[in-house]
Amino acid sequence: MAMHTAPSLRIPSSSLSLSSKLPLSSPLSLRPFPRRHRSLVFLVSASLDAKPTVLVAEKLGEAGLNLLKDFANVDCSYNLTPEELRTKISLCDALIVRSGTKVSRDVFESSEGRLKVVGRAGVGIDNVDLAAATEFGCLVVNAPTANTVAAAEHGIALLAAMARNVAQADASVKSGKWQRNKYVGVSLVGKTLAVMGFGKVGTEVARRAKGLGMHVIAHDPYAPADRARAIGVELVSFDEAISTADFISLHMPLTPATSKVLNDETFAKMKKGVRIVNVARGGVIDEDALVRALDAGIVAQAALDVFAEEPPSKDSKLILHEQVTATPHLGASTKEAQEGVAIEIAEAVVGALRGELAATAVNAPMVPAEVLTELKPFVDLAEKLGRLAVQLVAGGSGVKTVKVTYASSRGPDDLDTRLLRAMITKGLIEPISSVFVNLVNADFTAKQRGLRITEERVILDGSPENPLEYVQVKIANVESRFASAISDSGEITVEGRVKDGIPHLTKVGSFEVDVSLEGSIILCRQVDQPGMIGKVGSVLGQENVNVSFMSVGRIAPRKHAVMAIGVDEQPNKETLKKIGDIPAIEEFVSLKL
Ligand SMILES: NC(=O)C1=CN([C@@H]2O[C@H](COP(=O)(O)OP(=O)(O)OC[C@H]3O[C@@H](n4cnc5c(N)ncnc54)[C@H](O)[C@@H]3O)[C@@H](O)[C@H]2O)C=CC1
Ligand SMILES: O=C(O)C(=O)COP(=O)(O)O
Repeated sequence: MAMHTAPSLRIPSSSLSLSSKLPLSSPLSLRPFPRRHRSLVFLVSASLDAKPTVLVAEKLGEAGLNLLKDFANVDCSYNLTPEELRTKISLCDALIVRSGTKVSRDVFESSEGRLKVVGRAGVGIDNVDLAAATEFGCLVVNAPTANTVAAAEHGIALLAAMARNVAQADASVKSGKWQRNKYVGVSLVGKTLAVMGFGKVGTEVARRAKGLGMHVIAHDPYAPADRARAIGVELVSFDEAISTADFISLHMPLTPATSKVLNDETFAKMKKGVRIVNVARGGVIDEDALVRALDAGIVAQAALDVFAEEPPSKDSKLILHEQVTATPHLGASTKEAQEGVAIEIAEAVVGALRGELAATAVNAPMVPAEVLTELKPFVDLAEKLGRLAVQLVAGGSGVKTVKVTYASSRGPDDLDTRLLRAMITKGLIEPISSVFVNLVNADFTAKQRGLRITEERVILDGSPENPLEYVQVKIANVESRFASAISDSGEITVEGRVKDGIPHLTKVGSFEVDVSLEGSIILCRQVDQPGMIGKVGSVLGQENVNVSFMSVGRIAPRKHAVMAIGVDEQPNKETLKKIGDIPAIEEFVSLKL
């Protein structure tokens, strides 16, 4: 059945959007993943052979631990040395950490492919090497919401404590002194607070600071101005924020762009006597420059919860500075936040181990559950078309350029193809390599192998009930083991549809066929004449190969035809030879799905 493709509007989709975000600078050390872990369907293994093992490397709330224990063997081993972590990790399917554990490349290498999920029980994932996780196909999830209020409250606590010298005065009283004149503070009301990073924590700090009567401005190049306006906060430039503020509170993530954003140059632009709060990450401040700014009186005081190195060295000039109030990374440390974070991360890790797509995935697209359910048969179709297409390649310039066409009655914004692209990539790469491909590392792996996948949409008339009518995969600049698979445009072409929930192959080259994509497939080109189905069928029958499906596609009667035969098991060499010996058979190929 030929599809009506009017209006034949072709819309290139934003292909390979994931891979473009991934740093590719480091030398690659992809390791073959052991076979036993290849049952991965979506993100991680959908069917783990035995109970998975979760290593909890930092203290986690009881409720979260109980959730994990219902599903997995839980190994709570705190304060591991990097070497102990590397040793343990090869026995673990998931790892849960907070900010105190460095999950670096060597952790992924040492896991030898077993580690499928890293759960960060908190927000900041700067302690996890995301690029390495992605290369190794390991999903990283975090718990982005449960500690927001705790961090904001700690920011406000530090702000007020700093302004009124609470920590210093407390130490003084405890040492037997009564220095009322020394610890005269400054008021918050009417002062300007610059919130740097107007995300979840920054917004909550801003709300609370307004309640204290402060004038709040914010700098965040990515935050929507209307969200700021809604709570009476003006978004301003970086320079305006730091040069007009009496207090600066930092709430951005540590990224290459935010690393040491407060430095000698930027301190010099601040109002003399400014006060700084940091509950974000120590690395956003050049700590040596802060000491200089404190000594010069540019910065009157600083209240810090986070440090470039944690714990900081005991003789750190910054910590020992009289005008500095320090806490040991306590922002998220309330009972309530820790219970919340533990539940949030346990649910995310268990879901990911079950093969579900995580809502808090950091290094994979987040695909809502309902979209996933709808796309499931198309995901199978996509992988099988990829597998089939690559097995048809005989030589040429290698599998480098692949064009995927999705035909759908839905609008381009109503169809998320990232999952399909990942599975086509999996199908294309796995049969020809020892690399394990999943949704996390598909785009990365494609890019690393120089495989360029371009995507196109064909918008069809008709009901948008079905997400997709057909998917077509074309491999350019290659020769084929089955010449009939080369379409008129010169590419290996396979096309498939989902029928009654089952993926079918519906086109090979220019020939229309119809065979369900299960088990193995034999493709034969023959002179179109009566009795061919019977001849091939009886060879297979004699050799005890069960035929599940058969279909013949021809260009014109009595010319050439392509027969697609679905078989439950792959025929042996002798059987295939007997098929090849049938006089009217011109070429044939046996493909494993
Ligand atoms: N001390 C602690 O225990 C805790 C620390 N944190 C830290 O607080 C920070 C913020 O956390 P959330 O608000 O949950 O994250 P978020 O992702 O909701 O907010 C971060 C905001 O920073 C903005 N941003 C990114 N680059 C920026 C730049 N160059 N300049 C200005 N703004 C920029 C983003 O647009 C975003 O709005 C993170 O670093 C997190 O790790 C969070 C919880 C507890
Ligand atoms: O969530 C964050 O980003 C935090 O910094 C909290 O860190 P923690 O889990 O307390 O080690």
